Amino acid sequence: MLDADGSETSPLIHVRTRPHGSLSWPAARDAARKTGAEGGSPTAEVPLPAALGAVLGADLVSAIDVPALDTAAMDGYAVAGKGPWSVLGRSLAGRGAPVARLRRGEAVEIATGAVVPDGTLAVLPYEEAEAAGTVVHGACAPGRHIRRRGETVPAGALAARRGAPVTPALLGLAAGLGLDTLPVTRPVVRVLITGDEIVHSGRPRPGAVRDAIGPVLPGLVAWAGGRCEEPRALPDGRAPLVSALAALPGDHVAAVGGSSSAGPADHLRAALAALGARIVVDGVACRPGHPQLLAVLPSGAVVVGLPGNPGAALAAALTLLVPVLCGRTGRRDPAHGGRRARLSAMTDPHPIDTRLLPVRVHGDLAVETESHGPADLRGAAAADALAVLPPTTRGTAADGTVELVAVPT
Ligand SMILES: Nc1nc2c(c(=O)[nH]1)N[C@H]1C(S)=C(S)[C@@H](COP(=O)(O)OP(=O)(O)OC[C@H]3O[C@@H](n4cnc5c(N)ncnc54)[C@H](O)[C@@H]3O)O[C@H]1N2
Ligand code: MOO
Repeated sequence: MLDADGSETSPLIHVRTRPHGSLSWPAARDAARKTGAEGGSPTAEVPLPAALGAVLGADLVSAIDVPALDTAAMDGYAVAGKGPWSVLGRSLAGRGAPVARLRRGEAVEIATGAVVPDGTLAVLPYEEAEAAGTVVHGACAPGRHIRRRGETVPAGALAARRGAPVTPALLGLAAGLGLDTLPVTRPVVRVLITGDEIVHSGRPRPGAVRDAIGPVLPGLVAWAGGRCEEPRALPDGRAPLVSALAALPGDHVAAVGGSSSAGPADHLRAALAALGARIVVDGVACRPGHPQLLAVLPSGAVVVGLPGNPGAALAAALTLLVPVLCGRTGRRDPAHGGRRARLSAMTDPHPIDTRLLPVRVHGDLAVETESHGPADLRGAAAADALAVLPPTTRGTAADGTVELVAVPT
């Protein structure tokens, strides 16, 4: 049953489904990226292997020509003038050539990557050459199979942009440009897990709950180009949250697990108010995850409030935390790539909230995984995306597709 402003009511007691001034799900996601982009993320030069998974903190401009000189692109013969050619010797990559210059009718046997002698017309691959003793025959067009100086990357060229994820291929590119280090940024996430009932190892005794949010975050944050600190456990109460958040460096992001809602032990909003934080997102019209929030402390540090139910925390981390991190570094968002699929079965939309459904994607078909509510991670553990089902069917495209939020697998 819905009341005038769209909140659900029960016949016995009036319960607002959204306790806070919720933003729509797409607006919250966009606000998170924008908020992240307002703050900087420090850039440091780090050795290539250590840069993997971080984000390029500055444009990468090549200081050198690659290749540095004209080189052979095929194994065969570097030839000068018309054939037949007499072969003067062998030129291997990294070793000296038998001659610095070829004259017409001369050739050297050459390996891919070796510098071609001056005067080379073309490289004739073995498979197109006919060799008889020290004489070789064949036909080739001028310039064929020669990789010219700077052809791959000329000096001064933009090789990769700030914000590029540092992938294995980017490390190879950097090494090819003669670099031993890269300027990278990797925003730091301080994980604060609240709740007197939460334990961090072993089987929980009756009444206790094992932390299931802390273990989700390092992989999720690394996927977005950031780094998680070891989770810190906080007891319930406003004071522990106030002191933990007050100690947050201005370039850090805090992910707070729990305390996001309206219960007697939910102190995040009060702690943020005490610290003079600017609240950017105060609840999101989505299920699960509606109590999530986003705030900026006077220091510039960003705080993301993740609802205590672990399935809701994952949805919130994908909605707010990942976009904040990507905004900070200018990285493309790995969760929100705009991919779409058709849902394999009819699922009712929520009347006022966006539903985020764990799905497994097969081609253009998204099949819902079995999920048992916001506290359950089974559905998400079997999923590779969350299907975004907007309230009513307005966000479903004419072709019946819905947006997908990727989940790291
Ligand atoms: N009156 C209302 N009550 C609740 C609302 C609401 O709108 N009005 N929203 C519900 C929803 S939805 C969620 S989600 C939770 C959010 O709760 P909090 O973020 O305040 O978190 P807690 O109250 O501390 O815990 C809720 C639940 O989650 C368990 N939890 C907490 N942290 C963890 C963790 N790290 N790992 C595993 N499980 C955790 C906790 O034991 C509770 O069961 O509020 C609803 N209530
Ligand atoms: O929506 Mo709560 O955020 O469902 O568990």
